[in-house]
Amino acid sequence: MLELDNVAVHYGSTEVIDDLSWSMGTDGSVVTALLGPSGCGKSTLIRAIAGLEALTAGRVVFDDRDLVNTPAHRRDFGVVFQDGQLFGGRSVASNIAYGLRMRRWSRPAIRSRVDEMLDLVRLNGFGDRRVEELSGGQAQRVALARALAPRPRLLLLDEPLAALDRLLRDRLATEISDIVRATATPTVVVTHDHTEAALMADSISVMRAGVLVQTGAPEELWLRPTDEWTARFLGVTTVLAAEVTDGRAVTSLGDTVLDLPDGAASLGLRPESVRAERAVGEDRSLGVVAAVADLPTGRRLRVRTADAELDAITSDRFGVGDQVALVLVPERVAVIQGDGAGIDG
Ligand SMILES: Nc1ncnc2c1ncn2[C@@H]1O[C@H](COP(=O)(O)OP(=O)(O)OP(=O)(O)O)[C@@H](O)[C@H]1O
Repeated sequence: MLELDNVAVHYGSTEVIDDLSWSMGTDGSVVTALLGPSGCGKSTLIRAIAGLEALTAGRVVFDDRDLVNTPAHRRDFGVVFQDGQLFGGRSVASNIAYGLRMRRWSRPAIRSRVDEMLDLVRLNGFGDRRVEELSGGQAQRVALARALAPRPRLLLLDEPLAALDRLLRDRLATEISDIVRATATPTVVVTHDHTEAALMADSISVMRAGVLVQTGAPEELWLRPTDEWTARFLGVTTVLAAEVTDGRAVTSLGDTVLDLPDGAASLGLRPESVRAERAVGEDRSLGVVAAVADLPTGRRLRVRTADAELDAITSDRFGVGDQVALVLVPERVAVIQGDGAGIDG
């Protein structure tokens, strides 16, 4: 439904995006996240889709129509930015009505649509509030209501939650996802936050330096990253070489069952991929605890082994200097698709 063909965006001699092709919505997903580190060109790309940034080359196509000559306000796309960009000095209702007035909706139709939108974003009774009197989370819900009011064909969200605190961010991520699904509005959300991407999107595209490196369902991305850079960007802290024979992977941290073809493999470990247990017997991989952190999700250890340092989780009360046995948790081990092996911390 949305298709980018060989898109390039340059600022002067800086090539922010070069020859990027992407299609969205063809796999049936309603919400797609564009996930990448700061400065990789996510906002530039979303602005280019919105028509707010000129293409140096390529095409943006929506429902089989090239939008090159369609200005931003004629694309029927809704856009929400990080800071909402509400019109100051006006009421919530006036902000939500903005796009409807531009489209010359009748007064009664506007009134009824504004009420509907207030209901949708759970801000009933807030219509007469001035936008200066809203909390950050409320302001973003108003921005979402304003963007959705004219029934856009596509919703573009550029880091809509970045200015909010963590707790509110997670809650609002789920809420926004529910709202856009309730209205069946195809949505692209730009974020640099994995959790936010996973909470909101059915499909995630990872962007690196102006290039899309992988697109897939969240679980596929976490467990099958396309290369080592992507694995590390997605939270892998250690890369471990393995030799697989008949579904058994032999590594320096012991053997584990992995459904992989025979041969060399490169495993990506996050803290939860390795469990530290009491060291008994000599047949297991050993390490020494270098640091302990009690996180809300549980206890995390930094463990020094003979040839590396890695993170592990545990339910035991280990302290610094304790010897531990390390066990791989196969269902939490990522398999890196490209080449590259060896522990490199
Ligand atoms: N108007 C502009 N003129 C020149 N360079 C720009 C302009 N806008 C963005 N850039 C540069 O283009 C690159 C990509 O910026 P962009 O804002 O698209 O990245 P991003 O991935 O959205 O980053 P962030 O997550 O930090 O917002 C950056 O190096 C930035 O400095």
